[in-house]
Amino acid sequence: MAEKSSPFIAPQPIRPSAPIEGFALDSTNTPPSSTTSDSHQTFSHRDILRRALNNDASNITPALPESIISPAITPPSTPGGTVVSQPRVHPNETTQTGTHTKGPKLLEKLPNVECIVRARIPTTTGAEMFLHLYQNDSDNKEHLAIVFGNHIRSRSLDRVQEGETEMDRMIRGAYVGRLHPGRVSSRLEDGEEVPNEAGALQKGHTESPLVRIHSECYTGETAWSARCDCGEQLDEAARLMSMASEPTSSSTEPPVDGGAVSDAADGPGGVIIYLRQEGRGIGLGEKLKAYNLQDLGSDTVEANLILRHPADARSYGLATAMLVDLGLGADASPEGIRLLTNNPDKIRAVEGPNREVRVKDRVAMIPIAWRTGGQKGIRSAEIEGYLQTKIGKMGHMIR
Ligand SMILES: Nc1nc2c(ncn2[C@@H]2O[C@H](COP(=O)(O)OP(=O)(O)OP(=O)(O)O)[C@@H](O)[C@H]2O)c(=O)[nH]1
Repeated sequence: MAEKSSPFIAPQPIRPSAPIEGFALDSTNTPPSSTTSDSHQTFSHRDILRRALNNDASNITPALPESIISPAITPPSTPGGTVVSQPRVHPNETTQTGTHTKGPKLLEKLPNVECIVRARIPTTTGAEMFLHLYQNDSDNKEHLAIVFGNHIRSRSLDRVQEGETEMDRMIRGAYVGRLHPGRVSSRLEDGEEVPNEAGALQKGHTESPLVRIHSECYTGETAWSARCDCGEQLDEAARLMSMASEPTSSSTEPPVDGGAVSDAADGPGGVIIYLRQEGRGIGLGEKLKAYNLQDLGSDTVEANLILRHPADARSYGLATAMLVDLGLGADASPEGIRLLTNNPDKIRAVEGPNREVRVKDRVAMIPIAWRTGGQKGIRSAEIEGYLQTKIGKMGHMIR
């Protein structure tokens, strides 16, 4: 009778003929002789993980026996069409038994970004926002800025392009004020304000704008998943920012001719930088594999490591560059931003290599279920484990 193989052993381990870029197999960590393909020793999740976590910090590859994880389930790089290749595990990352900490990926230079188009989106809550779509020279993804408040403007979008017509400008969203049928100019109409040099309209706000750097999560934002709080965080950030872009009592100007309050009365507003780094940068397919590993007993960090990904494969240079483009960098907004996050890594990373952005305050994102004693918000066994892992292993400050 054929011997039953371990689910973790590839039937025919395939060894890459050439090392995969940024991901060398550790030849010093020779697998035990009993792990050859014709001697199928069973390894539990914990065995695999213990080996990964006990590995010396200077060796950036978790020391998994080669035959245990099939190359068939470990694509050579995290997805995204990255132009600049990055190692699978960041060199800053250190591993210790029981914990897995990492520093943010700090880039030496910010990528170049350009806002290609912007459009007004009335939302189901009644609030309005402007969706900005960006291109960049670091990957080929469509990263987004969701802008609450009329005064936050993109420099690259507003820049005049050679040969463009007024209609071209309006179609790509480089207009001031509101579009309406019959409008012929992208520029000022009667009663509208002049953008300042940074692109932002002068308002004299007393409070700093709210900013959230949000990583894409198809499962949590679209597919109703109760494994994480990503969808809830996105909704909550939008709610807070739409409040922050409403007229405030301190800045409200008297309505002109008894009409609507003018734009000048808007609050400081906010921006959600929506980065297409699904699954903390490993992509949806790999995240779904990680979910299966979690159902088999691993936590979120362990599952990533078993799949030979870093615990967190993200970087935030694009977010910094987009904030600078939106006039929220230290050059145009020296008072700084208020960052909605529980992740301490993000704070330093978003500030950029030369402190291009200043984070004035961190605003915590407490899960709604925790705030309401379970009356509202997401409730599941999975999310409790997910949040505990973020606090215990990733240093998140959920308070
Ligand atoms: N690899 C992996 N990614 C996950 C998992 N659950 C959620 N994610 C992804 O995690 C990202 C969100 O990261 P989080 O760690 O929840 O939060 P954060 O962005 O680091 O910190 P906050 O700013 O406090 O929200 C999204 O891209 C999700 O798709 C999981 O189990 N495994």
